[in-house]
Amino acid sequence: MREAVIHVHPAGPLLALVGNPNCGKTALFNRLTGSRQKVANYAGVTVERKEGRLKTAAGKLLRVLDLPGTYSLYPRSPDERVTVDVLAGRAQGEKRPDLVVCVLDATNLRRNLRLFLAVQRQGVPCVVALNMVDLAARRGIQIDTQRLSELLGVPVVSTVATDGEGLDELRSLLDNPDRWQSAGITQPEGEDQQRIQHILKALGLDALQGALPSDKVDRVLLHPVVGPILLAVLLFLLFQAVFAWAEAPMGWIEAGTGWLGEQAGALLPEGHLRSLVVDGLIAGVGGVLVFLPQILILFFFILLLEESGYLPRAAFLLDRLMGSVGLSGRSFIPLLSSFACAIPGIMATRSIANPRDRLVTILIAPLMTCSARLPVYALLIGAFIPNREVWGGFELQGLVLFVLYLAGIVAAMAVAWVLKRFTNSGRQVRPLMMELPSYHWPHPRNVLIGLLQRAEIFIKRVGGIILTLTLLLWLLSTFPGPPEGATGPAIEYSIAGYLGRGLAVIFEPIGFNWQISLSLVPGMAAREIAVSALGTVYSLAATGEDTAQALTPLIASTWGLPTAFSLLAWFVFAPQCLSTIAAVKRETGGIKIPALMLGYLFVLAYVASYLTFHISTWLLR
Ligand SMILES: Nc1nc2c(ncn2[C@@H]2O[C@H](COP(=O)(O)OP(=O)(O)OP(=O)(O)O)[C@@H](O)[C@H]2O)c(=O)[nH]1
Ligand SMILES: [Mg+2]
Repeated sequence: MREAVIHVHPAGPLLALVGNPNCGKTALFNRLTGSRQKVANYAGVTVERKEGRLKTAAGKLLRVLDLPGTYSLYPRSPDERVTVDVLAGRAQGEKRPDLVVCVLDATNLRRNLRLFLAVQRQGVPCVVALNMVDLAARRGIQIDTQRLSELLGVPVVSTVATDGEGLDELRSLLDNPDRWQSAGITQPEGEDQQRIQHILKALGLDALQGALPSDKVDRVLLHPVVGPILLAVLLFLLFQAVFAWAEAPMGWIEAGTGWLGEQAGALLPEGHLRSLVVDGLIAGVGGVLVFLPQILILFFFILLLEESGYLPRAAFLLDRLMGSVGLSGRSFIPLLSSFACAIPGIMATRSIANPRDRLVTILIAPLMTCSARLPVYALLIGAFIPNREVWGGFELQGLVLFVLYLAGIVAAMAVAWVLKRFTNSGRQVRPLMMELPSYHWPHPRNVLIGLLQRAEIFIKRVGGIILTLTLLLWLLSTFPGPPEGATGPAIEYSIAGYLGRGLAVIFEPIGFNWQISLSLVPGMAAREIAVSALGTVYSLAATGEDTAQALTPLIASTWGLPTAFSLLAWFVFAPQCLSTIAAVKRETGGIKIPALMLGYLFVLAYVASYLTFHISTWLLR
């Protein structure tokens, strides 16, 4: 694994946030530096160091590092190693921090203090941010910060990172180095247990806590029979919502782009400029933009799952199932993140301690249905699957989408099972040790920010790479112009036309025509581009007045059902994403694993599409 590049500032004080996983370091970091790093209610959200800048009360500038959470200074996984290396001053391109803000979760002082004592022994000046005091108070835990500060020998500030409480005090503390310069009271490692007991006793916190509200909820959600059923229902409803709720807003966007196309068509004189705007920009790029509502609905659900604290529970429920294919519940969160995008999913594998499990998880992550596949699926479903209800109220379209997601998951599990046979030597079965955070009501503000960020990412993609490649495709599809006396549409004589027909030789056996084959090429950069490429190609290929027609009815009338099914199968498996391959190369530090991934996914995609095409052709005879 290569380290992320960090700029070296030999001058200027460096502050590091250190603490157990899920104690609120990133929430604090975001507040202190004005950043928007990802915060969520499970352990292992932050997997690499992130840098920001902070202004103290007196206006001094400090560099701040947000670090992955760790339970001890004996790292077990790549993400924990990052934190331990920074603390020891071993991190590449980074000096040893001048000050550590040790973030302690006030609801779990006993465990959090272990790490604090270990950090203190490192001899770096240290202050304590006693975070989540709001949650602690709700559970009847009152901590005397003054007393805690005396017991630990370092300043203690109580904070609520989510609403900014205590941050002013923390900032002004940073202006008074004399208050934290001494390293505090340290003692040999073996005596931590007794010292923690002593501290808790002095604070009146040594009594065992009773059952928490979360435990009551878990009695249902983690029930061996009810739990998995609820999980399945939850995921099923998610896909229903993606279609049912998105219908209206998608209609508005479609109407908007359609209107725009008509206006532009009427205003601009016949010629290349009109074709560029109408066929390239509006038919191509507008065709992808229409899927924004569906993407946001999907992320709305993912954000709720992340923020509520349900995710590690789902990992726990699926541990047995994952065990049967040679993985553990540990792999669940990276795989679930891959539903958004395989790249953060692959990064999240850094929290997996076992190298063999980590590698297998990386190899199967691209089979999880990322959000870039959603436009492709939705386009084909919209065109070929009737919008009707089945079995009392379920929408058929949502059901098909659910099946497609399921196909990716089943394939991933099958691949993991096959890999188990080859990599068994590296496999150690350990019980799943995973922290179950207490449930939170998702903060509406956090969910809103998360959704806005997603919308921004998507729109930037549409305005950036999707726009660029669509325009490039328009160029290739327009030039050279048709020869004198040509009868077919101009695109058939263009570079793209020749390219498409050349590629069609490879893809004909799986039922793709030349337009589809062509759209797969720019689709390598980002899957959604396949949709905009089809929009542009079909729009250019249309002759006469029907150019402004939407893509959905167009492909519905020109492709057979087997072709549509085959293309769906292709997108379930094919490695249509160069950035994922690049991320795998970065994480595994070589080209062997990315090459293996590229190869096996292409073979799988081709075989699956071939079978789908021929079986459905035979069935629909
Ligand atoms: N109620 C309450 N929730 C908090 C507080 N601080 C953080 N949270 C929530 O706790 C969860 C974890 O916060 P993060 O900032 O992601 O935790 P982290 O320490 O960075 O976690 P890792 O990156 O996994 O090590 C999130 O759901 C936050 O919204 C707090 O003071 N009070
Ligand atoms: Mg974090």
